[in-house]
Formats: sequence, structure tokens, C-alpha cells
Amino acid sequence: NNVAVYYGQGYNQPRLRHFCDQTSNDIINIGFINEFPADVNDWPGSNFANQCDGNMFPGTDLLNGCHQIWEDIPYCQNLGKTVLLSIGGGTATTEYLKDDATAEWFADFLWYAFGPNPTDPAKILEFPRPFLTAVVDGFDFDIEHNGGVGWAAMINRLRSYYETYTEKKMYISGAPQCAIPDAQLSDAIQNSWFDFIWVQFYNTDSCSARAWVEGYGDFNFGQWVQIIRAGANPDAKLYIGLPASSSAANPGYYITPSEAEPLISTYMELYPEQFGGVMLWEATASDNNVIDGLTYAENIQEILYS
Ligand SMILES: CNC(=O)NC(=N)Nc1ccccc1
Repeated sequence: NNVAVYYGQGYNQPRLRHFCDQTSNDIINIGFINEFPADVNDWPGSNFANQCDGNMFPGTDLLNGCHQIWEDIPYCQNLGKTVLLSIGGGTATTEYLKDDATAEWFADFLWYAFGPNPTDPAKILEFPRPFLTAVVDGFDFDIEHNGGVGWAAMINRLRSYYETYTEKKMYISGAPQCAIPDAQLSDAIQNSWFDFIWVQFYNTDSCSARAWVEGYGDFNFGQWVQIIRAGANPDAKLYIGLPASSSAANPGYYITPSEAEPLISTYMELYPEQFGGVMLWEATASDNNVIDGLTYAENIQEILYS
């Protein structure tokens, strides 16, 4: 079982390699590509908080020169970490896809800009390389607003590129909110191939991990298992998403490691095939939340390996 952490929006966060030096983190989602193309040929925008040097590709909101990230992605991969680039993150005003054509363009852009280094001179001319020669291990969809148009088309387009690429396995993951159906990702889960689904069992009270601990509401991991089994990839791994500290998500959703232990054990044992591990929002919050001498992520890792 794995621990997946989000990185890139942490308060005063250290550089990426700090989190790759931690054995508690297996998958790292770098967030975010937080502005989506308004139309075909439009470039997306990015934000990685205090990282990078504040330079954009001219006329765009796409960061250029994120030396900490392009240096650290191969460092992390050499340590066996899976590094995904996360799309979305929750800024409603800039995260919207108008149609499948725009979605497929978005997929093209991400593939040539952040995927394998293009060899076709035309592609080299057309697309930037924000992380230079670093090649991510796939893309994460943290889509929190504006509905489901385009996501299945975009993921299917990425999959068609993945099929042409034999150097390494590449992944698709998603971070739906826990209420079912998820307005943004349920259609994509039904119609396109995900490898990991990490459900945000926070910020929505009725299906939250906090509700399970307190004995109310409808924590719906089991229903998410059924959704995945009816989806395009029935073998997608399902993760329990949790806040990594009391201030990491909306107030009241944090659960302590000792509260998380029975929850994780219950569902790890109920659904051993589907259970993939725990997702944490987010890495710096985990570092700043030390309990019994271990970060929150290390505490969660102990539970997964116990
Ligand atoms: C996987 N994405 C997230 O977990 N996003 C997230 N936690 N956003 C957020 C929402 C409200 C308060 C703090 C963070």
C-alpha cells in the first residue's frame, strides 16, 4: 500500500527533493496546473507557490524556470518515487474546459510539454518544456469545479499517447470529492482509464472520515469501490484521502493517526484488492504535524504497514 502526498501549495514549503528523501512518501502529486486553456492553441497556467523564480513564458501564466522542480523530479524518480503533475486544485475561475476539442488540445499540450521529450522538430518548436528534460510519470486530475465536460476525452487522448510510449509506465489519477456522483470526475471514471482514485474524505461532512470516526454520516468508500468496478478500469486502486494536519483542509475534518488507524484497517481488510493506500493533503502540512516523533505521513505509513 502507498502513501500519496500533494506537493506544491505548502506554506513556506521546502523543495521537492526534501519530500523524496522521506520513505513515507511513495507517490508525489505536484500541484498545480491551475489555469486551463480557454480554447485550442491556448496555453495553460501554473502555480507552485514559493517555488520557481516568478518568470513566465511571455504572454502566459505558465511558469518558466522552475529549477527546483526540474532538478528534483529525476532525483525523486531515481529514489523510486512516482511523480505526477496535478491539474486543477480548486481555483474555480480559471479551471473550466469548454468542449472535447479544447480538452484534447490540453492533453496534447501536457504530453509534449511535460511528458517524454519530443523528437519531432515541429513539436519541439511548438511546445515549451517548463521542467526541461524532466519527464513526469503521469497526470493527476484534482478537478473541483465547473462540471465534467472534456475530462474523459482528455484522459483518453493522454492514454493514446501512453500507448505509444514504451520507455516507462505512465499513470492517470483523480481526486474526486467524496459525495457521489462527483460532478467533475464521475463521468471520466466511467469512460476513461484511471490507475489511482484518491477520494477527498474531507471538506464534505456527510461522507467525511471525521463523520466515520464520530459515528454519523455515510462514509462511502464501499460505494466508491462499486463505482470503480463499474468504470473503465475496474482494477483502479482506491485511496483514502485525508488532511495531513488540522489546518490543511476546512476546519473539523482532520483526524488523528489513532483515529485514522481503525478506519484504514477496516477498509484495507474489507477491500484488499481495491485498497491502494492513503492520500494526504498535503506534504508540508504533514511535516509540520509531528506526533510521537513522526510526521503525519510517517504515522500513516506505520498504520499501512502494521
Ligand atoms: C486533492 N486536493 C485537495 O485536497 N484540495 C484541497 N484540500 N483544497 C482545500 C480546500 C479547502 C481548504 C483547504 C484546501
